[in-house]
Amino acid sequence: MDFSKKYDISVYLTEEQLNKRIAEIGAQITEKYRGQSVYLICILKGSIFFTTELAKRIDLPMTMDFMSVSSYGSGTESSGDVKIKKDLEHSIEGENVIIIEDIIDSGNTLSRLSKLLAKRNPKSLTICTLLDKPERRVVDDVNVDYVGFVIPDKFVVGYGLDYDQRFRNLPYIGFVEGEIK
Ligand SMILES: O=P(O)(O)OC[C@H]1O[C@H](OP(=O)(O)OP(=O)(O)O)[C@H](O)[C@@H]1O
Ligand SMILES: Nc1nc2[nH]cnc2c(=O)[nH]1
Ligand SMILES: [Mg+2]
Repeated sequence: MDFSKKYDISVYLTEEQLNKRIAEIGAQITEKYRGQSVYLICILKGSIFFTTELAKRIDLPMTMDFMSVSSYGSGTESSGDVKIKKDLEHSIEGENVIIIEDIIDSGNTLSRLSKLLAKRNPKSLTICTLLDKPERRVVDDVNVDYVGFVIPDKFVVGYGLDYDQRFRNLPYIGFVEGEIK
C-alpha cells in the first residue's frame, strides 16, 4: 500500500442513494421472512458496511456471522471449493441463511461458497448483493435474490470495496479515474 499516492475518485452512488436502497431491501427481507428468523452471513471484508447497514433495516430475530474465504484459481479446481480463512461460529442447519456480498463480479466466490453452505442443510439459502456486474459473469449457477444496483463493468471502490486495501471507508461508491500526478 502506498498511501502517498493520490487518486481521482468520482462519485457514482451517494451515501443517500445507497442507504435508501438498502432500507428498501431490508423492508423486502422483513416482509418475506415475517414470523421467522434469519441468519446473515457477512463475507469479509468487502461486505461489512453493507451488512451492518442492512441488518439495521431488517426487523426480524437475527443471527449475524462472518466468513472469510479466498477462491482457488478458476478453471483448474474441478472440486469447486473455496479456501475458508475464517468459518462460521454456529451451525446453519435449519436456518434461513442470507449470504451478504458487496459485489458479484465473475461469480466464482458465490458459486463455490453457496455449494459449500448448501451441504450444511440450511432451511433456505439466499444471496443478497449490494452491487452486481452481470457483464463480468463467468459462471451460470449463481442465482441472486436481492440486488442493490446493477452496475457497468468498471472498477468501483468505497462502502467496503477496496483498491489494494484502500478506500473501504469511503461513505459512497466511486470509480477510480486514475492517479493524480
Ligand atoms: O464474483 P467474484 O469475481 O468472485 O468477485 C467478488 C468477490 O471479490 C471481492 O472480494 P475479495 O476476494 O477481493 O476480498 P475482500 O472482500 O476482502 O476485498 C468482493 O468483495 C467479492 O467477495
Ligand atoms: N473494489 C472492487 N473489488 C472488486 N471485486 C470484483 N469487482 C470489484 C470492483 O469493481 N471493485
Ligand atoms: Mg469480498
